[in-house]
Amino acid sequence: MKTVSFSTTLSQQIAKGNPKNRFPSPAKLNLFLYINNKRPDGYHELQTLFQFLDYGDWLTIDVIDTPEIILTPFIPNLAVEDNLIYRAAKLLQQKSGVKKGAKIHLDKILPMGGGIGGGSSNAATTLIALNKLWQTGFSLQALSDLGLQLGADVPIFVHGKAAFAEGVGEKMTDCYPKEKWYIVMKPDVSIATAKIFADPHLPRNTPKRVLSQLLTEKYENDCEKVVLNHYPEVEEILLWLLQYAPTRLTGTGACVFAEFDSESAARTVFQMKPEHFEGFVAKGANISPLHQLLND
Ligand SMILES: C[C@@](CO)(OP(=O)(O)O)[C@H](O)COP(=O)(O)OP(=O)(O)OC[C@H]1O[C@@H](n2ccc(N)nc2=O)[C@H](O)[C@@H]1O
Ligand SMILES: Nc1ncnc2c1ncn2[C@@H]1O[C@H](COP(=O)(O)OP(=O)(O)O)[C@@H](O)[C@H]1O
Repeated sequence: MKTVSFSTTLSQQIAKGNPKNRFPSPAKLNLFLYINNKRPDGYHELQTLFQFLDYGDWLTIDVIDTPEIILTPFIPNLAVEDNLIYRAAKLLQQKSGVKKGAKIHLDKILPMGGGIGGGSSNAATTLIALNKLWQTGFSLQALSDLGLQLGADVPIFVHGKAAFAEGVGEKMTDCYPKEKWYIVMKPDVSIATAKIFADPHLPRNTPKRVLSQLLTEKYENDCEKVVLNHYPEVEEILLWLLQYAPTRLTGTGACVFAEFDSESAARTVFQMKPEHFEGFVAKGANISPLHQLLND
């Protein structure tokens, strides 16, 4: 992953003037994540607090009169048919019966398999943008239901507001955590969500608590111990950041984030990082930059 300078925050780019066919696709953090149960279908029930970051990818979309979905650039080791952007576009095409297609260009900034939801966010941005450009008229709830077929985290990005999520992530309650500044670091490993959920040592029975209680207790992530046991690269970065600020894993990793009350405090620590640590500084956002853009 490239370390990107702060002029690339989504809101700064939008403020500079944004073409009508260019849509942001922000990252998310799981500010806490608890696993309450394993369902008979193998999925795990969670309680998690999602917040967006003012940082992410961009999708540029041109509608075409033929039904193809043409996606560029090619991402190594990811077949176009498996790309969540392609799958989201095809799903909306199929459910709406629209005869048009699209050329979609992805400017990928977010690391993949990092627990910051890049793929899910790309899928949600595709659904929302094409629903607008194709004039297919689906409600946000209908797009969220479609999104859930693509991945458990797509609905939060369609929803576009920071939220406490339960179930596999589809039951959402709006929430307004402090919009802190974060250092997000991506260890040089990619972690498959399915692998962490399959680990026999994963805690799976954290008692469910009401949101008011969770917000007052120390925020934790039930996946963290298992991830640290498997990936010393994650532990190295987490321990370094913990010297300066509260730091946790997001999602099932591999990214970790440290929280700060100001941009300058975050940047001061970021500047001291060892050369081989990769990451970025970004502000939390309780409204997704995509929704900020579309509602302006
Ligand atoms: C747990 C979270 C928290 O944000 O992790 P991250 O992916 O962000 O790290 C997500 O909800 C993940 O969502 P997503 O990455 O879309 O997962 P999916 O593709 O739906 O699931 C991948 C696999 O992980 C397992 N899985 C996923 C979610 C869940 N609540 N229980 C599970 O057991 C299942 O084996 C599933 O086949
Ligand atoms: N457009 C996309 N961007 C990123 N990953 C994608 C995309 N489409 C499919 N994927 C697949 O989804 C996996 C998870 O991606 P991502 O959402 O970025 O990570 P995470 O779920 O850990 O936050 C990737 O490893 C990749 O195989």
